[in-house]
Amino acid sequence: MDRGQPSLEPAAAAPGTSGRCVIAPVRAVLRLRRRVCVLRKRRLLQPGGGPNVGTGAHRPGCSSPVPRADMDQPQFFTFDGPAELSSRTPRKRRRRSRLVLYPETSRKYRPRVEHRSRAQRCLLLLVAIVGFQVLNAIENLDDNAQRYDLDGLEKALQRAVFGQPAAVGRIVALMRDYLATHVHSRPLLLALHGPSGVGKSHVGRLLARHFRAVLEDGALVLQYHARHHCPEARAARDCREELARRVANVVERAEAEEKTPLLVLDDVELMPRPLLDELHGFLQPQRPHHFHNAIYVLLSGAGGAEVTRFVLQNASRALPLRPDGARSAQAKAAQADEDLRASLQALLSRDHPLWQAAAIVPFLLLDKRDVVSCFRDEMAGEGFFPDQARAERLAAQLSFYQVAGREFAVTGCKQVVATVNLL
Ligand SMILES: Nc1ncnc2c1ncn2[C@@H]1O[C@H](COP(=O)(O)OP(=O)(O)OP(=O)(O)O)[C@@H](O)[C@H]1O
Repeated sequence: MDRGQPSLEPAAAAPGTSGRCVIAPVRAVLRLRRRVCVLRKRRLLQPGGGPNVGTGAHRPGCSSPVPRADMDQPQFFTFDGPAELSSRTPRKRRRRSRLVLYPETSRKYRPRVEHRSRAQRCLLLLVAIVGFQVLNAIENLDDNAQRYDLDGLEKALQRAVFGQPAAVGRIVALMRDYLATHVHSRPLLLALHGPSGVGKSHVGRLLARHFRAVLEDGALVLQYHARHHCPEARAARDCREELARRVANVVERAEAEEKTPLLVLDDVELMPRPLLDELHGFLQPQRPHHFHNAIYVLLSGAGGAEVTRFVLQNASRALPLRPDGARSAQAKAAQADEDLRASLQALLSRDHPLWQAAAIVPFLLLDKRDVVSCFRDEMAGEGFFPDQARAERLAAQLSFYQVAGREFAVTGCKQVVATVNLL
């Protein structure tokens, strides 16, 4: 018996009316079922009943196998006849709506592409190019200054030069500014002025040594001593031609090597006027551009008397100050320093217009403590033990200006070398 077919025996055997009430509908269902099976068989046996006739699986409840074509038919019972079933067209799938529901607050359309004008694009490009150039220039500035190792120069000067912190600071600051770039419209002209023995030539030598080392070419540093290269016996015109030739050689060579040369001219106060004229000519804008890229350091005793007077008049300001008054005293000292530079420039410019274009750096008088340092330094250099007491005893032999409880050496450290040589 089929598993889906309910068994009649228990129901028929049931005693009483309740048994009869159940049997009647069951029999009706069975009859209907048989009838459906017969109808199906008939439909399948009809000619053209489908290409898969006889290949179908066995249907539960029917004794004969169901053709495979029948598997495409609905799997539940309907009262549709075979003709209706075959004519039924497959239902079309309804397409889902693609409408997107946006929240109320948001925009329901794509933003319109703004039309940019050509001028706007060109402007943006220009800004980008300018920005790039500025960045590049800043980088190049650093590169150019680094080549000259100005930090190293500053340390070397601070270590070797006593009692001139303001002058050293100003020299390095001016060089740092100038050497920040390689392209210039005029040379840098440093004018170191002060009384005898305060370290002008000493600084000139240190600068020359430093530049020889960093430029890696001794020919790019010129040291010219007026006393030696143009003694009184020589004609000033010859000296001028020789100076012009030497300077031209140095600046041309520096241009070829893309470096900034250093030209140190000592004893400028002894130079004949034609030489000062020639130096002035080097600064003129109509000169070829390789003359514009150079550092001139002029060392001169001219204005030494003014510097001495200034130091002695302001000696009390340099005394140790109370902490609360330190700032105002510094400001006053800076102002006094600027006044000294201005008065020196005015004084020197009366002699020659060359000094108008110069950055004046005053070298002040050295006090006794600085002179003692000079002695100790010189003693160490000559192989003596730099004994403080001995250095003080040697310094005491020199002449000093005595002002406001302080002592300033009349000839600075000029006699130190000679004195140590006698030891
Ligand atoms: N401020 C200083 N610090 C260290 N040493 C110094 C200083 N001043 C002078 N000296 C020493 O004294 C020597 C003479 O000084 P320097 O030749 O520099 O003087 P100057 O200012 O050029 O004077 P002049 O104008 O007379 O030539 C130097 O060789 C140096 O050894």
